[in-house]
Amino acid sequence: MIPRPGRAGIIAALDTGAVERAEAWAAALAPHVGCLKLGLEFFVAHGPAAVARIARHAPLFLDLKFHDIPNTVAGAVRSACALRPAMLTVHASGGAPMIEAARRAAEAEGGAGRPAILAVTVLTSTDAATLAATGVPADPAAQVLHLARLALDAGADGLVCAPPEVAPLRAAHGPGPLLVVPGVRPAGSARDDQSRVATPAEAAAAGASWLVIGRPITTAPDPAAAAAAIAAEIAA
Ligand SMILES: O=C(O)c1cc(=O)[nH]c(=O)n1[C@@H]1O[C@H](COP(=O)(O)O)[C@@H](O)[C@H]1O
Repeated sequence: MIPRPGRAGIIAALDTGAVERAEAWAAALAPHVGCLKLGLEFFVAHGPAAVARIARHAPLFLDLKFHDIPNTVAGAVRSACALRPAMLTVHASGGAPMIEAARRAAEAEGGAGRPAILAVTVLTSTDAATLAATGVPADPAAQVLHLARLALDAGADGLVCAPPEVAPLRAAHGPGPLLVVPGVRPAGSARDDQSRVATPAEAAAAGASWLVIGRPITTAPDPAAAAAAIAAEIAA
């Protein structure tokens, strides 16, 4: 399971369908970040063997956002444990039985080195209007707090949330849960499709355990320099 840094660590999101590009990013970024994240685009294109190749460079966050009946999610977690990821994601909206099944499968299959089960609360791309249109009569912050309580009570090791929810979650749950936080944008950088955002320094100061950062690093002219600059910002 991923070590908890004394202050916020950086997870570089390697969002590409190209193995060579992912490998080049992994080699360049590994000295500057604590973890590398591979998600749906890479996994669907290249599968577990290619994930294992990239994971040689640094601890792996395998972000497949499992959301299915408990039995199916348990099987997916068992299969994922073969890659020895440090972290896995499930959707909190899958409910407590699904999260409990994921935690049990990780413990049974992963043993002492099991992956941390992270529950995705409300996607950082989701604004209030988008959430309301799905039929959830709450603002994103309230729904994040609701799903956080459900997920942690069901055995999740941590949560994926947006920067504005970090301080309220720390106030509600203390320093224990891993808070893994995308929607991080250095000052002046484009939001892209993220809707609930903050700078690296703001997210770290609020109490994030890990900052998940993709395009601000991977689309930079020099991704390693971009990662180093963010690392310096949160270390200050
Ligand atoms: O689980 C995630 O990592 C995740 C959850 C979430 O709510 N929002 C979110 O952006 N992510 C991921 O975090 C990364 C953010 O990438 P950038 O927007 O390029 O920094 C992507 O790989 C997303 O899949």
